[in-house]
Amino acid sequence: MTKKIAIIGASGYTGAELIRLIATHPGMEIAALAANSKAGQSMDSVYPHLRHLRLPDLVTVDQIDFDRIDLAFCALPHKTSQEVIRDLPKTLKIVDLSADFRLRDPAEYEKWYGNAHAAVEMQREAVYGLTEFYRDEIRAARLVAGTGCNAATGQFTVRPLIEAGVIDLDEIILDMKCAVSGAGRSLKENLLHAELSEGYNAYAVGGTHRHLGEFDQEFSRLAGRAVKVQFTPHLMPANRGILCTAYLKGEAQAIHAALQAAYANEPFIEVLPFGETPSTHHIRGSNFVHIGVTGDRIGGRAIVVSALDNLCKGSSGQAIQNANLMLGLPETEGLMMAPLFP
Ligand SMILES: NC(=O)C1=CN([C@@H]2O[C@H](COP(=O)(O)OP(=O)(O)OC[C@H]3O[C@@H](n4cnc5c(N)ncnc54)[C@H](OP(=O)(O)O)[C@@H]3O)[C@@H](O)[C@H]2O)C=CC1
Ligand SMILES: CC(=O)N[C@@H](CCC(=O)OP(=O)(O)O)C(=O)O
Repeated sequence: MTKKIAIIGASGYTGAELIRLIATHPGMEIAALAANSKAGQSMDSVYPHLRHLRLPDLVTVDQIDFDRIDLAFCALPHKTSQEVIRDLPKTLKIVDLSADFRLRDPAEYEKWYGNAHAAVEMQREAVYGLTEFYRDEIRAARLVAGTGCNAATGQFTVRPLIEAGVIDLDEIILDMKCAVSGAGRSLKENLLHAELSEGYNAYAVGGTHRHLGEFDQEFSRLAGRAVKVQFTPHLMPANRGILCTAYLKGEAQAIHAALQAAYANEPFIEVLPFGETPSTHHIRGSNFVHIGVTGDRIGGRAIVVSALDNLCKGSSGQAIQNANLMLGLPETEGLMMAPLFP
């Protein structure tokens, strides 16, 4: 029996990516699609590229019969998500793609997002959705919080190195490049073609990006002491992809060995041969992460570059990987497609 899936926020970019992935997933079937301003419209009119799937029309959340649903993906903006999830049936399995349930401490949430949380109990119940590091908890969870796409990329790069003790915890620099679809489908001036193409800029400079809340929480937990990284995101004039260049203090060969050991049995994570560097071209449209390590002319320093697709492994692919575990399906089901190239 295939599992019946609802997608709340189906008219957004991550919603469309969930539909694309579920379309060829043998264990899942789309039962309901919800939106806000586009409720009442056909999916063909919102996303003509999905026409052949004969999808149900978009409805409002309250029109969904959740008794028929095995799992709901919630792909709504921050803050809206907690208000919607709070009112869903308490037995429903949910994978939330927003930031609302990522931070365990309500005070940390308020510090980074500027408002008091509307569902603190559920915030405590939620499991952090970085699959490779929270597999057992995710399998048993009812509510899983998908990670930020920058936060996922940075963690795939650094977590095994903290665990192996091969880097200086006070000298971690994450230089992140995030594609424009990371900002969602809503209209914003800085995302207009004329203001985005042929240019390149940093944003949230000076340690102000809210994904630092995730880095602080996860790295400090892992290290058993406060770890603060330097992290600056850049708006990359491309549709999909994240590239993280990490500047680290440690022996490059030891760093490479630690990453190889940590990810040896991970189906989605490829550690490249020493000295090779990844490209967003090589993971586009896939659930794979590529990680490459090189040394530096300054001894005792290393550069680790990682790439993933923000709409796939950075959000919707990760969400399906987690849902597979929550539903008792094989973890990689529906996710082994090769990247799109060129
Ligand atoms: N884009 C990315 O790479 C990543 C995104 N995320 C997170 O995933 C979530 C979805 O992102 P994304 O798909 O890019 O966002 P989009 O802006 O593309 O889509 C947002 C969706 O939420 C719906 N929506 C907006 N306001 C409301 C409301 N008040 N009530 C109900 N529904 C509402 C929209 O419906 P309608 O169109 O009808 O208005 C639309 O379906 C966000 O929290 C985002 O931060 C996480 C990781 C990566
Ligand atoms: C280009 C761009 O704006 N990127 C987004 C990344 C979005 C993401 O990772 O998701 P969440 O919004 O769910 O945290 C940003 O930096 O905020």
